[in-house]
Amino acid sequence: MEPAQAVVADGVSKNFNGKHALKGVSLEVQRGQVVGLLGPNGAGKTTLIKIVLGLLLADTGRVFLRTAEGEARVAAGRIGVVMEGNRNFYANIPAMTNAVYFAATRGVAPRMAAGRFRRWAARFGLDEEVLQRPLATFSRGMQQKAALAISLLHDPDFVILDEPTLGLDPGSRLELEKIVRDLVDAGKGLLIASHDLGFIQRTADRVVFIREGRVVLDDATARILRRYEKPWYLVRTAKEVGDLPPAWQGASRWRRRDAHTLIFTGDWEELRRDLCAASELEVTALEKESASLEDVFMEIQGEGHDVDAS
Ligand SMILES: Nc1ncnc2c1ncn2[C@@H]1O[C@H](COP(=O)(O)OP(=O)(O)OP(=O)(O)O)[C@@H](O)[C@H]1O
Repeated sequence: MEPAQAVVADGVSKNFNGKHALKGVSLEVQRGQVVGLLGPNGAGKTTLIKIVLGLLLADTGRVFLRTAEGEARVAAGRIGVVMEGNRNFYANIPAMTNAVYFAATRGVAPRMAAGRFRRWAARFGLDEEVLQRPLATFSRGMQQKAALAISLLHDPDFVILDEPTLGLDPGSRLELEKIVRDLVDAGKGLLIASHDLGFIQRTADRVVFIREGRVVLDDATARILRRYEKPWYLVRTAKEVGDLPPAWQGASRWRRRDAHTLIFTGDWEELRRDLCAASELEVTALEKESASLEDVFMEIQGEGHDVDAS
């Protein structure tokens, strides 16, 4: 098999009962790269993943592998996947039995599957002795690691993770971040669909944001953060946003975070004169914050029109 350089979705559309779930979505995941797939509930992320995996057929558009020679069909063996939740294994049988079984469905012989499973499991911090235990006895973090190790047994070029941090505690999430880096070092390309914006900000080289079945933003993470970087003044106030003057109530001007309101302006004088004086706000702390993907997400959500899919 020729080595694949990228998995590509090109103009993919999908209708369910007359409702458009995807409307001409294109994206590319290169080997050695992590692409974060973001979007609100119902945006079409899982539908796109299923189409890339060949579990659903696109109405129009196509998915293919880019190779040095041109293009190749996406064969099941080229992509590994960990779907959301516990759908990735049989919980009541041992981890090792799951591994050998799922590897066999991908044409990998039992001895080779067992060896690869032990190696990936060890790399992810799962002890040899737990591999003989049913997956139902594993913690959520251990289950995710086992599912990830199982998804790698046929040595895919690309790995798709759907909501991989769901239910993980902060320690396990941090471990998963390291594993993602490990997979990139091993030359894999990763597509990660998630609502965990911090995780995506820390792991993804590129972010594709879809909304209502369309790509509204597709760019390098660092460039997106730079583009959206604005000075934030942190105003500690008990007042609600509704107490601010109308001109300051637009969704792009503030964020509520815990008991604070983050005010969005580069102009301290404007903040002091128009906001603080007018609404008798006392500024007790002043900080500048750089943009986060959460800010970008909220801004795109609030815009209601296409942002940029360049
Ligand atoms: N099998 C199906 N039959 C009918 N409609 C479907 C089916 N699968 C998805 N949809 C619809 O397609 C749209 C996109 O759903 P999808 O699950 O892909 O979104 P998502 O971005 O993964 O959402 P979430 O973040 O909630 O997981 C939704 O309106 C959903 O109701």
